[in-house]
Amino acid sequence: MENQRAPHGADSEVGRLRTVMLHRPGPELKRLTPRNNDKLLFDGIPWVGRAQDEHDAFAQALRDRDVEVLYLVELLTETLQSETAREHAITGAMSSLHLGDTLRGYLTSALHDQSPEELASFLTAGVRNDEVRGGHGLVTSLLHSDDFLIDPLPNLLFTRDSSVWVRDRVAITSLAMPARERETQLTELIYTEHPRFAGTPTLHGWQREHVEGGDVLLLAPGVIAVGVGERTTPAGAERLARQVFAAGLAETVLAVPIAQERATMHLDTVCTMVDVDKIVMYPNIADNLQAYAVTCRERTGDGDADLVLEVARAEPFLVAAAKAMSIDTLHQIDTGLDPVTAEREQWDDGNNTLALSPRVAVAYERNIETNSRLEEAGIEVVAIAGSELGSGRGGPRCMSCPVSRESLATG
Ligand SMILES: NC(=[NH2+])NCCC[C@H](N)C(=O)O
Repeated sequence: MENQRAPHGADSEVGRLRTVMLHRPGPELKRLTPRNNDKLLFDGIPWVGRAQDEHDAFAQALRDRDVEVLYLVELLTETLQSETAREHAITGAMSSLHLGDTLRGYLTSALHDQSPEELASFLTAGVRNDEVRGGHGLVTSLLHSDDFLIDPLPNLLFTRDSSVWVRDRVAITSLAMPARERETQLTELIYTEHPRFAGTPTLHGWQREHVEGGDVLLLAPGVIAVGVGERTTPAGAERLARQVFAAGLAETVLAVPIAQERATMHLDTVCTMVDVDKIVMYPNIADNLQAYAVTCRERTGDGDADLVLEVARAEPFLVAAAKAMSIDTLHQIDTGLDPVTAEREQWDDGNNTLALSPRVAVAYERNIETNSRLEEAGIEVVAIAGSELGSGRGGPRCMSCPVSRESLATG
């Protein structure tokens, strides 16, 4: 079995997808209320059962195309069989400064008594003040009954953001929004402690400058675009560039400024690759999208801080991308039809496609105009329902972390 597995890693967004990590929506979504949904980064209150059905259909569409589907919570539960992993997971969740020593002491020992399944569930769905049976004192008395002692993680659904593979390494990202910070403690635990990933070299880490996976686009082997906006900071983009250069994983990183607002929170909300030289893109910003090409001029030592970076002047994104990818043209396929339809379909993740191989991409069925544009351009669209899934503002690409894709690199 072990030997038949496709090697982990990815050098593009379109090489044939072999293995993907998803998160099936679970009890953490039941924590959303009209009072906390903004803070928890959801635009509505999803109907959980229907969201699960939609997600199961998404996973099935992938399996039907021979993609191995891994589930984050299953990997986490398996990881938590190990005592070291349990220790790390509990210490991480208990590091919150909201707890106080009385409650922290009680919760720490209560969590140690749980089975791996139960522990995984507390770590993802959280714990509310009125759910604890002990540790009562000043903190439990003064917090509201519905305050969370361990925050729920409804955005685990968007596995693209909490880790990203670059060739044979996995970058543990550093998420910018407080509601998502703890997610990467869990992905880090999986990648460092789960036997399946033993020995995988990692990049970055949750304590470092902010970088979210939704901003990282593997345009071609050796060429990575990094959106810089609401989530990934300029310093995060620089840190990632240094690391991929130091490890010889890329030659060019394109830093792409995007508006710091919810509609364009990640680069993958405005564009995704659907073929080796085709990108579906939001036309309302396409003309203004710029890129700074970053390369490594010199190494003065082995560490990523020892690199001297060269930053080119900003150029139109499509021009800079084609140059770095050594192709004549990166063809743009527009979202929507007219500016208003495009705006509606961009909001509903029309650009957020997940390529299964060159010219085959999963997309939300509701984005009718964008999907017909894709088809006209020769892209086969695997359409999935997303009425409930979409309430977290994420599409097929956000909801998937490719763990293994066939390489596009030649030689
Ligand atoms: N790669 C993406 N576009 N992810 C979408 C993440 C959506 C999530 N609710 C957030 O605000 O963080």
